[in-house]
Amino acid sequence: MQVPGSKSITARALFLAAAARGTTVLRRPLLSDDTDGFAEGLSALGYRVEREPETWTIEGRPEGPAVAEAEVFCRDGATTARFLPALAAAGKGVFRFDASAQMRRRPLGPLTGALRALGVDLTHEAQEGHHPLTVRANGVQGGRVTLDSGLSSQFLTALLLLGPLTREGLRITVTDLVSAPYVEITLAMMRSFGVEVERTGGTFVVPPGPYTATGYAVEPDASTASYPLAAAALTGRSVTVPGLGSSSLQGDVRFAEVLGRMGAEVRLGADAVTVTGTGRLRGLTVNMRDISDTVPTLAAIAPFADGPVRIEDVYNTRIKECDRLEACAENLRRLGVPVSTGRDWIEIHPAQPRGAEIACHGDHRIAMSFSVTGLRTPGITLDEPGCVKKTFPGFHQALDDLRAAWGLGEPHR
Ligand SMILES: O=C(O)C1=C[C@@H](OP(=O)(O)O)[C@@H](O)[C@H](O)C1
Ligand SMILES: C=C(OP(=O)(O)O)C(=O)O
Repeated sequence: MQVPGSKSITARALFLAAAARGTTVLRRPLLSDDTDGFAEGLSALGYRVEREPETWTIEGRPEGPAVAEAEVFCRDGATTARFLPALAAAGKGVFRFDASAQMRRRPLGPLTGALRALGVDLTHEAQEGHHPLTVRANGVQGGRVTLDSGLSSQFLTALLLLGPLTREGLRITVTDLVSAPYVEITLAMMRSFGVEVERTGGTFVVPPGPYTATGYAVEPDASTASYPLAAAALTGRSVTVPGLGSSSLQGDVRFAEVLGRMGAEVRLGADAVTVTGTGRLRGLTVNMRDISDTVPTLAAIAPFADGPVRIEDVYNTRIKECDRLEACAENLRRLGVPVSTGRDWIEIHPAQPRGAEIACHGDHRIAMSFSVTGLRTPGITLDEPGCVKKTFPGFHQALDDLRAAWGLGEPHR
C-alpha cells in the first residue's frame, strides 16, 4: 500500500528550502492540512512556493522573509507553529503568529525562552509560552543557549534549523530530550542542505550557514504507515509499504518491530516494510518515548492481544492534538475494554471490544487508530471523521480499499 509523504520531512524541507541559497525542488511532498498550513505560512512571509501535486518548488531567501510585516496562522500544526517563528526571527520585520484553539493550548515556552535568551524580541499575547505571539525580528547574532526539550523535540529542531541563519552559529546545550529520532531527521536533512552539525553528548554546535538548495524526495510517512501495518497484524493479512525500510530517516518505522514482538511476521528490507499477521498477538510492555505518535495505534489494537499491553514513558502524548493517554482510555472504555493510565503510561487488558462512537477530540491519530479497531469490531463510528485531514486526507478511502481487498465487509461511519 502506498502511504503519503512524511509530514516531518515535508515541514523541514520547506524550512530548509526557504532558508537556502537557490531554488529547491521537493518531490512527493505530503499534501495535507499541516503541510498546506506550513506552505501558506511561508507564502505569508513572502517566500515563493509553487505547488504542483507531485512537485513543490521553493525559492530560497537566506536573508529571511520578503515582507516587513506578516500574520501567520499555523492551524493545528505544531511543526508550523514552532519552526516558523524561528525562521522569522532570523529576518527583519514584525511577524505575528497565531494558531487553532487546539494548538494554542500546546506549549512552546522553552523554545520562545531560548529565542529571547538569544536576544530575539518576542512577546506572547495572552498566555506566556503559547500562541499567539509576535516576533520583532532583527536577525540573530547567535552564541550559546541552553534548552529543555523534554516536552517536545520540536523546540530543539527549531533552534537547530535556525542555527545556520545566525551570524555566529549556535552552541545548544540540551538538558532533556524526548522524541529523539526526530532530531536525527533534522540533522540528516540539514546535512542534505549543506550544513553539518557537530554533536558531543547533549551539546550541538551549529555553524553559520549558508544552506544550499537541492532536489529533495520525501519518504512516505512512517507514523501513517502504522495504521495499515497494525491492520495487517490485527486481521491476519499482509501489507507492504514501499519506500520505507531500514534506511528510512524516521524513527517510527520501528513500530513494525513492536508488531513483531507481539507475534506478527515483519520484514524490514532496505526500501520496504512488510507486516503479516499470524493470527496471534501477544501482550507486552513497551517503552515508546522515541516513537510516541504510534501510541494510539498500538492502544487501538491492544485489546486483541492475549495479555496486557503496557505502554510506558510517553508523558508527552498528553500534550499533542489532545491528551492522547486519556483519549485512548476514554475510547477503549466506550468499547468495553478494561484500561488504566498513570502520568506517563497506559495499560490495556484483553477484551472483545463492542461497537461505540469514538470521541476523536479533533485528533487525526485517534480517528485513524480506532478505525483500525473497527476492522474487527462491528459498529465503530467516529464523531469527527474529517480530522484525519491533518496528515492523511485520503485515509478513509484507503482503509475502505484494504477492507474490500481483504473481504472484511462494509465500513461503519
Ligand atoms: O519534529 C517533528 O516533525 C515531530 C516531532 C514529534 O513531536 P514531539 O517532539 O513534540 O514529541 C512528533 O510527535 C510530531 O508528530 C512531529
Ligand atoms: C503530534 C503530532 O503532530 P504535531 O506535533 O506536528 O502537530 C502528530 O502528528 O501526531
